[in-house]
Amino acid sequence: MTTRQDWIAALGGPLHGSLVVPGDKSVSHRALMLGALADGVTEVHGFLEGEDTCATARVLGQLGVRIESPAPQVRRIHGVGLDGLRGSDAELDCGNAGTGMRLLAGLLAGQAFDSVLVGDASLSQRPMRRVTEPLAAMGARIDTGPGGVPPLRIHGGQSLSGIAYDLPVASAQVKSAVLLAGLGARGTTTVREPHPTRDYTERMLAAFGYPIDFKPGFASVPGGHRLVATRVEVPADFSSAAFFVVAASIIPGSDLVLRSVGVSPRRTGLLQALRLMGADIEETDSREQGGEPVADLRVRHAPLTGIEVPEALVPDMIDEFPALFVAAACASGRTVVRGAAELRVKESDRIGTMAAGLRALGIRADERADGVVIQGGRLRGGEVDAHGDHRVAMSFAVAAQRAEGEVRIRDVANVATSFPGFVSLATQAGFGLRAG
Ligand SMILES: O=C(O)C1=C[C@@H](OP(=O)(O)O)[C@@H](O)[C@H](O)C1
Ligand SMILES: C=C(OP(=O)(O)O)C(=O)O
Repeated sequence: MTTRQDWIAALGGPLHGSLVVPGDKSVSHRALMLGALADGVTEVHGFLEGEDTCATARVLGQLGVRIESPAPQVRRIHGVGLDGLRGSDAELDCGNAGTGMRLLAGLLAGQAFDSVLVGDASLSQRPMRRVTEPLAAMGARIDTGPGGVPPLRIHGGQSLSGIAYDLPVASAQVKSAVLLAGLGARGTTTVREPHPTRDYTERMLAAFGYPIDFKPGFASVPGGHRLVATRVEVPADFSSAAFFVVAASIIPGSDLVLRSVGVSPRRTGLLQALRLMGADIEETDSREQGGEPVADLRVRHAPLTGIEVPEALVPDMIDEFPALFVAAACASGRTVVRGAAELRVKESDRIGTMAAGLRALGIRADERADGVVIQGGRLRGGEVDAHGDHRVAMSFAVAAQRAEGEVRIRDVANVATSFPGFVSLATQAGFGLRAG
């Protein structure tokens, strides 16, 4: 249980210099899981030392996987093979992590033993039928709490069969859960997505030598093959870089470089949206690192104009909307977001929490069921509640850099789930931000 924490944020200086943000959360979760299931020892470099990914490492430890940490951001995972996990009598606590719980549900659905996956107050309200339904169609038996939320009680000893599954929502977590269950299933498991989502599971399965066929919007795995341990290089997390990309865009005089950021096209919809608004973002030194595209991002302040965010961009910027809403508040004119109802079932209802906070700072933000309309304007000081949502907390720290008074941001402790060290990196770059 984390203790409640607040921040006081206020106008800082222009952002300068060059920063490296922590490792990618999605890649770090998957590296732990595939490393655990592989034959041999997997080394992970650039691992995210966040609460979410450390919770996944602890769960795998409970399941009999030895994971060493020889240095910060390095993990050595002693894989037990696809059939080598051991059951745990204790509950498996995924903390705040939807990714951890949903992917582990897929990984555990076909095991010989029972498991119980639990999470914190926020995770305990998030929808899990999106994974339990396709897993049940494969033959798994998983009970949810009333209304389809955690805990997940997984009954072991079921033999799974491959399915062909058309995802009703664009979700990399659901896709990954089904594919992970497919590794131990009879026959072939195929998933099709309504819109392509991040493909780290597919790419990493291939890197671990697993036969997988995939292209944007489609993936197919035969069951019963083995994973071979490998070395994983984790790029810096675009979603963490996003707060600085928006901050440098809205703070006059800023000229900031974010180094070695993962720029998978399935993650970087925010760059396209911001460029449509007039942002000045240059990608330099584009290269590959561990099979993923990375680049340095140079961001200079530029006046922004409101836009209608193209709906096709939504899945490629799903975690960046809180930051985009802040850019919209600082833009001239109106920004309209539609087709983003998924935001309501994240760590908080991100449409509701962001709209309420922006209104508290004097910005007009009209909620819709699947989006919001934000009228850019002058931000004033005040008090906002992050509702324990890491991305909401960091987004309001960015907003405060343009506010005309101090902003108290309540309930920020969960920032450590995805971005340990945010306050020191942000203040080093020029933010006005402190514990309050
Ligand atoms: O697969 C992943 O690592 C993630 C997928 C996304 O969730 P959905 O699959 O629910 O869209 C994203 O919001 C989350 O932060 C990480
Ligand atoms: C939605 C997020 O993560 P998760 O689903 O893993 O909790 C996020 O990090 O913004």
